[in-house]
Amino acid sequence: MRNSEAPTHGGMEIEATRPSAGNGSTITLPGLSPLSETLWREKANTAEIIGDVSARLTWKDLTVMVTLSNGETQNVLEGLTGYAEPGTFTALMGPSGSGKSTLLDALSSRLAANAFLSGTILLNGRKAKLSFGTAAYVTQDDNLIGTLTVRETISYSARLRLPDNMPWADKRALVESTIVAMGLQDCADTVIGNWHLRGISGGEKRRVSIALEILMRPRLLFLDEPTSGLDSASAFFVTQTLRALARDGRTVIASIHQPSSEVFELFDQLYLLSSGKTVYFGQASEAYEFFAQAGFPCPALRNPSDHFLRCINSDFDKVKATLKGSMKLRFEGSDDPLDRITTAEAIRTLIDFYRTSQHSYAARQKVDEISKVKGTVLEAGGSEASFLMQSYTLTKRSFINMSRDFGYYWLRLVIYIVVTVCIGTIYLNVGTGYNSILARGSCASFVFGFVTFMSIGGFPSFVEDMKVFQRERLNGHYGVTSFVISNTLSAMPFLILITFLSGTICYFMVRLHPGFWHYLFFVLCLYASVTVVESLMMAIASIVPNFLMGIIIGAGIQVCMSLPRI
Ligand SMILES: Nc1ncnc2c1ncn2[C@@H]1O[C@H](COP(=O)(O)OP(=O)(O)OP(=O)(O)O)[C@@H](O)[C@H]1O
Repeated sequence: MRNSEAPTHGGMEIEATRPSAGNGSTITLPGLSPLSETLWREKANTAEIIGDVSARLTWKDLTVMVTLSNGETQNVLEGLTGYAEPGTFTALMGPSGSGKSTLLDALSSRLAANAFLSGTILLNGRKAKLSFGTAAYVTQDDNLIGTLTVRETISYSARLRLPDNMPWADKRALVESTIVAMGLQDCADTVIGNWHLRGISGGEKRRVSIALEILMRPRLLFLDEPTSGLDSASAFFVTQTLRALARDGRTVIASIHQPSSEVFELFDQLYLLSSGKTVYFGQASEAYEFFAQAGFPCPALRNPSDHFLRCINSDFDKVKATLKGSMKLRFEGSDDPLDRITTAEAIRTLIDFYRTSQHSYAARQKVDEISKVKGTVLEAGGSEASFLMQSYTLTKRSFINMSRDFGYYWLRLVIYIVVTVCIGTIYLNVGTGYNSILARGSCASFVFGFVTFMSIGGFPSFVEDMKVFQRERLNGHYGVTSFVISNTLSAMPFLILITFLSGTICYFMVRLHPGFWHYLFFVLCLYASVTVVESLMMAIASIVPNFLMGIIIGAGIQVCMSLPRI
């Protein structure tokens, strides 16, 4: 029996019932794939039924207020109430700026620092933080490592998160099935692409981002515009896959822009938003009738979702006014009620109609009913791999990325060699006597200063890495420690190569001082200085916004340049 079907007794809170497995064997729910069962059971660390780790999400009177830069406050969401149950696909729809992403951010505990939330969000009847792996979230931006192929991207993700003891053949089978599920077979061996590598298309990137999150079959999945940038066939395919995931006992909530009528038919629940207020929440199939009852029937031959969005997008008022003013639009008598009233009036009517409708009443009742059932909340992150496996996989992935990204170290290596050859030429054979001591000193400072501050060269690539880290960290793929360890280890060979090569060139051209130990000391100091500055810069970059970083580095360079003159 599913938890949601557990009977409620009066106003009392009840624990979700867990049917006993009798002799200790596992009871599984129909419809769950074997993989979901395995992963979920491992997460729950229990041999009991899988159903009690499925996700029932409710939100009640949810309001989000943001503080704007001028100190004023603005309500982005106002008093939203709704729910999402396992096995269902809930679509959030509304015009641009209506608050779809904010609702997803609020539900997944990822609101910006200037946003304040009030209301109640419950997962399985309990308050829970849904970031860091409790729920998976596919954001609007595709933050991927451009130098890896699609297959490599998904494979590394699998190694980072699947249990160490799962055979590699099984992991590979899961990777391949996810590639097929997202229709990525044709581009599986193509690189994602970055500033210097032409890679897969925007729509394919979108599908890779989704593939990375559905890989672990999360019990609760949020997607912000999963179909944006996709053609109608791909959008239908992706929505169909998400619906199939939902049917496997998962809870799927996605914001969708302008779905085609075929895509719309795949939605179970529809949440329509306009200016942060609920216009409709209920069965997607009943929205058509709701609009008709509210006085806005969908005209024949019009896509229902286009009609709903047409009714609740106040931008149409501005468009109409502009077109009327320029005489490009003449309004003749028509049956469409939207030609007689403004969209702002239509929105007000619909919001008021919904507030007093049976749909709103039923939603509130259902939220109260679900909230009373206390189920399991799994606080554990999204990864089941060990710390060692995560660090090893990240180091390997990072090393491959650095070696393939021309901008990370190779470009710097070329510049270092050119510059050290130039410096070497200026100070060529400067001698080892007392009279050349100043020249040798300034040559060494020149090389140290230049090579150290050229660490900034790898900064753009590092910023891209940070975006990937941010996404993976928030989805619980791994922790900060494994990221730091892997970045340090993977950068080491490159730093050794570039500092030893440029140091050696300079040392032997200038003939700074004879002797192996002196040479070793010189290049090791160069290596240490570059490593320290690079690590510091990366650490600062992780916590300080980019513009501040620019100021700090700019000021640092200025000070260093003026040092010889002081
Ligand atoms: N942290 C914030 N600070 C200031 N304004 C915000 C913040 N978060 C959201 N907003 C504002 O709230 C409104 C809703 O934004 P949101 O991104 O949720 O809309 P959306 O429906 O997802 O739009 P789109 O479909 O274009 O992505 C926008 O006007 C946005 O500028």
